Amino acid sequence: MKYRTAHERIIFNRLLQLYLHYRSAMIQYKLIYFDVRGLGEVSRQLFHLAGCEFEDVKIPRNDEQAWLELKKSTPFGQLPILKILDAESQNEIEIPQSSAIGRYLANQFGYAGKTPEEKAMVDAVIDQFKDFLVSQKRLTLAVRTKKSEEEINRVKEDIVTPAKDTYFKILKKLLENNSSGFLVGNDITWADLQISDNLTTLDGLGIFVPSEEPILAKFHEKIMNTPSLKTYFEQRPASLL
Ligand SMILES: N[C@@H](CCC(=O)N[C@@H](CS)C(=O)NCC(=O)O)C(=O)O
Repeated sequence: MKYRTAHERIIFNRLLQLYLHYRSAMIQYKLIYFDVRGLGEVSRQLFHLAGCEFEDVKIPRNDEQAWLELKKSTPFGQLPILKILDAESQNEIEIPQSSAIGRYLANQFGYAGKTPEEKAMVDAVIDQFKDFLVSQKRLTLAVRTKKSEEEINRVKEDIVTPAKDTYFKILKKLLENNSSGFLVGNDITWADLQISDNLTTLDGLGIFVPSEEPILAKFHEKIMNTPSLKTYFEQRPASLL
């Protein structure tokens, strides 16, 4: 777009901002997940980080009937899902899969990385987290189904500890090579939110011991002290997973 005068450019940009503001006010978001942090938490944090209103629908984990009823109408049969309603056109779309939702919101709000290369690295960190999650799930299942302490320790030693060592090594290398204190680039991204949230979970499960991992502990502390998220973190209900 070419402008004849600086004035024209200013007016155009003001009108564009006004239009974008109007459009975003017309969009209503509803995030549906269970009443735990789990795979819905990063999306919740992205809304808070961006200061964007959303409806945070939490299905009680122990209300199996409510979930089975809802399950039938979900796009892929699982949660989380994000509903996006354009109040003007009444057009509604539903996005399934936690990473697709997180990536969409991060792109919408500017937390996906600044360049295509940063975005690719942010995605790589998310993929690495997902790889680790496969091992972590074996442990959370053992904890949730109240397996014996012996069985839980066996899962930790045989599956989670080797996976954790690789995962933590990768994360520490990224942090050591980036003076910003973030995992990628010089601003917070949804990869920082995802990893920090996972460290909270691993702390609760006794897998991440902050005093033994100073680099990760410093990173976790930094994200937990993000000004626009601090109040949210302080007020949200406690949940192990
Ligand atoms: N790959 C999916 C996994 C979703 C998933 O496992 N959701 C679980 C809760 S964490 C669920 O809906 N469980 C209930 C069910 O499968 O009926 C994602 O990342 O969103």
